[in-house]
Amino acid sequence: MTVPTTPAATPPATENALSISGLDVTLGGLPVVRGLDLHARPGEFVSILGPSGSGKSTTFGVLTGDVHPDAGDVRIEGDGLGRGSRVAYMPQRDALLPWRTVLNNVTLGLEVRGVRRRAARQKVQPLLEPFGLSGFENRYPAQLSGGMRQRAALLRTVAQEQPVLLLDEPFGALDALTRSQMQRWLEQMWEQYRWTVLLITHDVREALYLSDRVYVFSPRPARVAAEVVVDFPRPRTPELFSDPRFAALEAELLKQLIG
Ligand SMILES: Nc1ncnc2c1ncn2[C@@H]1O[C@H](COP(=O)(O)OP(=O)(O)OP(=O)(O)O)[C@@H](O)[C@H]1O
Repeated sequence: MTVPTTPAATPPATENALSISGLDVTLGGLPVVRGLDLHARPGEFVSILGPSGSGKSTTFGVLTGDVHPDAGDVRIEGDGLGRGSRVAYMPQRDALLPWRTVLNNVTLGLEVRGVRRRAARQKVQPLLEPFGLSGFENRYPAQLSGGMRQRAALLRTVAQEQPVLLLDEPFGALDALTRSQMQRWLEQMWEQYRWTVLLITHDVREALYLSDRVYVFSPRPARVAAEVVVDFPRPRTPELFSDPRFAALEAELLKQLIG
């Protein structure tokens, strides 16, 4: 299907790891996305906050190639044709296969992309330790804690070495304590690897803690209602939560979200 091209409203695509311009999506006769523009620069951590049902997962679906837009231009690292194959996607549920060991789960994304299992294992091996999975390679998902499952799912995603990581509510199903531990861990990992990340979250604190920029989506049909630059120094620690500037930004974003 040919997607009509509209002029970029964001900085030129060559400066971005990912850009979406003028995106329109209709599903079942329902306008779900209208005139959406967003971008992420290489190594930037960008979050999308939005009300439930506003069209966030649909937008990810366009990036993964699962949803066909009516109009718009989607570019990943300047490659207009690369939609779907140039992003690594971690869905809301970890989607680990229960009958495969941790190691065989984390190599799965590479295997699906045509990498032989032995080569895939060699690639993920050095990442098991930093992802806190060393010693658990031969366990099955049901034998892992919720946090470990999410780390395994994230490792499967990053091991694909795609220019952009799409994370759809990766910690949404975790208890509050594990969730905050995972947020801290992800911030530290991002500091180390500087992936380009597009994260969907409902959690304003999570978005502010992790991101360089936050897009707030309007209620459906999705468009950008606000864009907030988050310039707190890194590395970030939970002390940031008591910074009055953090509290002010949190209040501003909540106001944008719930009106
Ligand atoms: N295949 C479909 N046919 C018709 N409507 C759909 C389809 N898929 C999604 N929708 C509708 O599109 C809207 C946006 O859905 P989407 O899943 O993108 O929202 P979301 O912002 O990711 O929501 P949540 O935060 O709850 O996950 C919803 O109203 C949903 O009911």
